[in-house]
Amino acid sequence: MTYLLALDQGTSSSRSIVFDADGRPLAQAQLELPQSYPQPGWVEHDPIEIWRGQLDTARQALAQAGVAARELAAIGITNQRETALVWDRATGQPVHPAIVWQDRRTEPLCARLREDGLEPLVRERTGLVIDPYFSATKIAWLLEQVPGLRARAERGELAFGTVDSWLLWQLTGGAVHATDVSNASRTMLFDVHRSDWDAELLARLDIPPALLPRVQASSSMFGTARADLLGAPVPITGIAGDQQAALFGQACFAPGMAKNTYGTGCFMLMHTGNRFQASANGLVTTRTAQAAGQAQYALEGSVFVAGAVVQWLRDGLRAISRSADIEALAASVPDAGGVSLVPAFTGLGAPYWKPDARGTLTGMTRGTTLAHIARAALESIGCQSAALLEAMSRDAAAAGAAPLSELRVDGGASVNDLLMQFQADLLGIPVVRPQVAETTALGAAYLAGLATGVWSHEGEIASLWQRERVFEPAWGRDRAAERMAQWERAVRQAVAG
Ligand SMILES: Nc1ncnc2c1ncn2[C@@H]1O[C@H](COP(=O)(O)OP(=O)(O)O)[C@@H](O)[C@H]1O
Ligand SMILES: O=P(O)(O)OC[C@H](O)CO
Repeated sequence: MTYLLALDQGTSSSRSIVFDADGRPLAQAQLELPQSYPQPGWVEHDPIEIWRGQLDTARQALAQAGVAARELAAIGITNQRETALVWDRATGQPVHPAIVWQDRRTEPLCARLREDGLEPLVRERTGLVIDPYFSATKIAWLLEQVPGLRARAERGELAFGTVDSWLLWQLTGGAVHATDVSNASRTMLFDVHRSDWDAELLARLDIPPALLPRVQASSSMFGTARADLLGAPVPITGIAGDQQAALFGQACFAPGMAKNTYGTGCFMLMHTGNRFQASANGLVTTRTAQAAGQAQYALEGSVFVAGAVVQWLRDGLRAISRSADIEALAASVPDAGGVSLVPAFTGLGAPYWKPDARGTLTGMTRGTTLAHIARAALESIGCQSAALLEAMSRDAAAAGAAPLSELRVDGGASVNDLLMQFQADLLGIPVVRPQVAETTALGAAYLAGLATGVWSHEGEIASLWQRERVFEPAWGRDRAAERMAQWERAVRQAVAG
């Protein structure tokens, strides 16, 4: 038998899954990743904890599956994107905690870059907008704020990487410093047309090129995991940012196919084929995960706080003890009773791009209960996603593409049936959940398996995709429009502060 090991390093947890050659998960191990919030708006992770947790889960998953490392065809890595790490090339020691994608500390620098008129260049070269979300300003902040870092970076002593590069470096014992196009395209430093780092943007942000990893196709040979880590040397042949990996794992290979992943955040991606399509509606353009060949693109909308609002109810408010409990609590009332929760805890991402927006809870009466708030929290995930789909549909229509006929869904919060039904009701199209919910890890396994001959082409992968459940829309369009109007009113309040 042939097996693949997928390492999925997400914002909330590290997990590893062993898949067989039919794309079936055999065993999975998961460890929650501690979050640290040293100052308001700051979010950090400990790089060592990321690596140790990932390695532990990999070992556990292999042991549970009863699969030896020598039986693995390859390893695929997928990861929370944009999160910036810098480490010393000689010692492998991180010079600072990882600055997480949700971190807002670089907003003043972003404001300066916007004032300096950099936005058009960023849009044209990278497909992105200027926002603290992306890695570039996080690297600039580190070089600026950590004493001695700039000089060491200029001397070539330091390496920058997103989480994939960090794991690759660790797995290969410091032998390989590389990333893939899908991760590179989230840094705000990568020319997505030429598939190379952009010298002009690097100069404008004062980032020494010596820091940067080599960029490869997502499905290609990156290096070999050291034998002492898993018990045998294993080739690493797939790397992709988690959202592009999920698009791949959902077999969205054709233009017009879209998926939404409900994890810590929510990420909706629509494949646009070989066409770089700029959004006129607040979305970004990004590279998909792919084998070598003509560049492929997707339109993406990113919501910063989705499943994280459930974690906030659990850990912050202690309203529930497990994330899954939110479904029963929210279902105990017929609707949110006019309550709107806008979880702009780290500003608002697409399609609003309001870094200064803050969370608001509006529409409460004396009769409001925790159940209404829980329902409003769940609905906030659906409303934010509906705003993305609306933007995407407008972009697709402008490009002469057909409207989206269904939305494929995955991620930790997609197990919530109440949320998925609400999503279908709001969108007015079927919401389709696949049999393998771990689409992100599956995408990484597919990329690794394509490079090693486990699968020979994308069509073979598409034939493995199977639906588990379809949520059909039950609302009239007027009702959906009314609910979205209520949401947009609440967003305006969140933006006003
Ligand atoms: N039943 C549920 N209903 C709603 N949200 C859930 C449920 N179970 C988990 N979640 C949320 O899903 C998120 C975890 O999803 P996951 O895909 O593992 O995230 P990530 O990849 O960002 O680490 C958490 O934010 C958690 O609160
Ligand atoms: O950790 P996730 O799965 O919520 O994904 C994080 C994204 O990659 C951030 O862009």
